[in-house]
Amino acid sequence: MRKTIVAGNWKMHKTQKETVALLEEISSKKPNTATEIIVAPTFVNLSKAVEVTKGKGITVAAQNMHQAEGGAFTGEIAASMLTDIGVNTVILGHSERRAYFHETDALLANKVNTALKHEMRVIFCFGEELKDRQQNNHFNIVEYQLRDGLFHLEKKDWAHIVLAYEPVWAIGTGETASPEQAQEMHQFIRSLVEKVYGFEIADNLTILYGGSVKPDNAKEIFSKPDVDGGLIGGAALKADDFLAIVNGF
Ligand SMILES: O=C(CO)COP(=O)(O)O
Repeated sequence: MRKTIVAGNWKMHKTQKETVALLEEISSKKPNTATEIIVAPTFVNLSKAVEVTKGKGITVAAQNMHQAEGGAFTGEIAASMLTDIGVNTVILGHSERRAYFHETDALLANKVNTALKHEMRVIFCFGEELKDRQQNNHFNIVEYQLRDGLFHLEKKDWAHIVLAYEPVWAIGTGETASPEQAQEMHQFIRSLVEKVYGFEIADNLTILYGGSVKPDNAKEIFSKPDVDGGLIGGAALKADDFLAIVNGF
């Protein structure tokens, strides 16, 4: 059975006080579920988040990290700094990082390598822009992103990879991919991985959907056979909404 995950990407939201309050509310209302719950607060609140969620069945992830082991990279965070405070999962390749911070597939391949070297789990994000879909180029774009970001990996590495398909046009726009569009792309993604790495790895791979997932559409999206959970932005900032999405399984 594939692992199901609902992850909240908090982006640049929540002070430390707000982080603690939200995590306490999520912990206290959290259902007993086989679905893994992940939260990704900002860097400055990660230590606190690890402390507050200890023993509560909530995984804390980082939203980004640098590819180098360390050095003169002002303002950046290394993998060893994350694992040192108990953060062993990292989101890489989010479309906001790609768009605003010019992260390329080649750079992301490096970041993935560094994360894996530190035995971290990677939630690797990718997805097409609106113009790609309008030009019917979305399958190609996704294929290139996966090929250039991940297909250099060895078979054993895939145990530490979670994919997150996030069509850029659906992020923060209120417009979500239809469950059929999500399923169509997720199936395509799984078939690509199968072609390169074989059935077992593809079949075991958790593929999340992200982009305007809300309590009222989560259930239908998650009901699709190749959608194994969600990466949630806006709706992850309120405990009740986030947990309603978790209950979508
Ligand atoms: O970017 C996202 C999660 O990483 C999705 O954001 P929204 O859920 O706000 O559309």
